[in-house]
Amino acid sequence: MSLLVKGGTVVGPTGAQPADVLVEGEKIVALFDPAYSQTVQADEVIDAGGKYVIPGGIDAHTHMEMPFGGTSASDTFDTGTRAAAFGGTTTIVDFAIQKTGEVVQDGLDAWHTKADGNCHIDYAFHMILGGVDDESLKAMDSLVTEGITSFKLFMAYPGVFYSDDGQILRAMQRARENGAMIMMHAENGIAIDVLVQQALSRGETDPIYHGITRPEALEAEATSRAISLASVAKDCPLYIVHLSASKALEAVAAARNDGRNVFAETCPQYLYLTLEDQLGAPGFEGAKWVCSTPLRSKHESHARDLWKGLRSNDLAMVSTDHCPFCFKDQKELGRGDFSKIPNGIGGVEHRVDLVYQGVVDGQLSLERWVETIATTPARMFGLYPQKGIVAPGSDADLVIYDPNGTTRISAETHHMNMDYSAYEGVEIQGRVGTVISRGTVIVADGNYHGRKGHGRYLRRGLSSYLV
Ligand SMILES: NC(=O)NCCC(=O)O
Ligand SMILES: [Zn+2]
Ligand SMILES: [Zn+2]
Repeated sequence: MSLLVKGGTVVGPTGAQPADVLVEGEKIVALFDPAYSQTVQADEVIDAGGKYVIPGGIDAHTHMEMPFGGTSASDTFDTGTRAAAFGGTTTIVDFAIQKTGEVVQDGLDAWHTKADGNCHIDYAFHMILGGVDDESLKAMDSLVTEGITSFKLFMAYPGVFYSDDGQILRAMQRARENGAMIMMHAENGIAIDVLVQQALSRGETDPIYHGITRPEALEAEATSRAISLASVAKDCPLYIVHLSASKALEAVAAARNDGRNVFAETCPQYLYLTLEDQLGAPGFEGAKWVCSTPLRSKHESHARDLWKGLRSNDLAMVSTDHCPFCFKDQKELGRGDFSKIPNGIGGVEHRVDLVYQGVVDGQLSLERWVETIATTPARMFGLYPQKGIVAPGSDADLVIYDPNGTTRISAETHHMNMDYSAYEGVEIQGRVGTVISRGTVIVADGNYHGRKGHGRYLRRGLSSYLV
């Protein structure tokens, strides 16, 4: 089966030019100057006139069905990957979890069981280490050979996923040897827990106190400490997840200026949503936006600095940290005590659009849009050039994006299993049109043509950015 995507502008990390894309089976086989493709025959032709043709989005930070905060993230691999497809994402990298006290391989097997046969798009795993000891360190080596080449550790959530500095250092030393990437949730969880208890004892129970008790200084401190530990571990590659604050970004930028192996992502919520307007919404409403790291103050320059960081590459890419909980029943668990509100925001369906709005707003170039949502995630996590680029030999994961369309985000129209939208009413001046996964059209004109089970597990290589 062959497919010709004709008349569009192909956008990649280094440029945008008119080109027709020929797909044979699951792969891109050629790009043609439109002047020369008149004679090309294909079983199916898709008109991309006036539209961008970009590589399928890669969301490198999702939590489908994650047990957390006394409940479980509300999207399954089925609902979450279908929603991702609607939004132009054709690959996710989800976090498999070794619960504290559990054997790493058992945690991984459980994640395979959840995902196997249920995904609409391709998927891979990072591994959360809930405990660093001799056994889990050994398991890191074997997971790397199985295609799981990145491990997340937590400086936050004492008693749940938390690792102390000694454990972190040991995992980093191991990663330096086996080539893996250490991903870090960088917040000083011990100090945060003190602030949380003090706030609750003063009767400060509303959702906004979730943000107030997780100040910028404690994200910046943990980020700097992680960078120092990675340096002691002979410059172990380090990737800071869900970076939200200017001072944390400064620490990453300084390390990068020193030539260090340090990378970071941010998420759409930190580019668009704020402590005051969302987390501080009246009554219990702000619970919808409880996530960690938290939303930051609009009276400071965080969002502006994050966009700048994306332009300068101090922030490598945008992931969603998709971890949805329904307002009714799930976020409700923390009514009267913000520390019991399940942490997380859903957004896997909207990342491609929300970052594109940055192009419309003059924050990013078209090329940088594609780089931050697809090409860099592929390179960062060992999926390139199979994924993340429109080029011969790569998987035919394509999004035909209409810069003249519009998208209005709403819980009434989204496909995620959430009873609200964190971005309710936001208008995007662009629209995902056709979405193709390994040569198969899975979304066209807002209609779904994909199927559960189409998505394949991807064994990843080492990061292309390792030095
Ligand atoms: N980020 C968040 O609030 N929930 C998901 C778990 C994590 O990434 O820390
Ligand atoms: Zn985290
Ligand atoms: Zn996360």
